[in-house]
Amino acid sequence: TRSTRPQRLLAAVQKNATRGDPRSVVKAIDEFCRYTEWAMNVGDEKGCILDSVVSEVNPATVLELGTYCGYSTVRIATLLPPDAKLITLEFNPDFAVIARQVIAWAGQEEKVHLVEGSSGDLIPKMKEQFGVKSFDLVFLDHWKDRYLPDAKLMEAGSVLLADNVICPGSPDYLDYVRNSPKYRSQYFKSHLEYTKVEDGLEKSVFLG
Ligand SMILES: Cc1ccc(Cc2cc(O)c(O)c(C(=O)NC/C=C/[C@H]3O[C@@H](n4cnc5c(N)ncnc54)[C@H](O)[C@@H]3O)c2)cc1
Ligand SMILES: [Mg+2]
Repeated sequence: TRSTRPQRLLAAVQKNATRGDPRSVVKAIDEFCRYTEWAMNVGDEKGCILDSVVSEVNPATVLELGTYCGYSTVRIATLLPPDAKLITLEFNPDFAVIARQVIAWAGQEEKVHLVEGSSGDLIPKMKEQFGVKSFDLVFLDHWKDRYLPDAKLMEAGSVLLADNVICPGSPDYLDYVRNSPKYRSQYFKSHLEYTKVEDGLEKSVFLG
């Protein structure tokens, strides 16, 4: 049977990237998505904004919602110090299989804990399962209608960075973080990965 897009993306990484070199993995995925087959990674343009927020927050613990193929997982992990932890949640087992291999090819397994399951089920269990009661940084890039309910599950002090707040968009989430006194929110205008369509990231600092 025909391969899947994530399988073709992984093949491009294994063919064009150097094992253990995370930047070459990021570059191989961006080239594959720009010139061969589009895929819903945060991409190179928004990826630079992600990098700058990660570097500014300098988190000891990061939670990513929606691993997909592990592109943003690798981007974030590469910027973390060796003792930092990135927990990434993915409920599609086929995507998780690919993401684990992309993360391994980039040599980032030590810092990354990919947990299979849905954010709605796993977030409440974070404390008892991983001993992490709050994360320094949360990257939201999963189904857009889950951003708001999951943000409400996590109101325990952290910086939220959400992808796609314009396209596909997450209007209820955006309205909430921009109007709630609990957050100071900031929009980073950019483009939908590998296109000229407007999109952006929303950074929301939880004020307690
Ligand atoms: C109209 C339109 C369509 C598509 C686009 C283009 C476009 C551009 C983008 O950057 C996008 O992020 C998206 C997008 O839809 N992303 C959804 C991403 C899901 C991944 O996360 C996984 N997942 C989804 N819910 C959960 C959950 N609760 N717990 C755990 N994992 C979850 C899934 O298993 C996938 O691995 C789309 C633009 C405009
Ligand atoms: Mg996205």
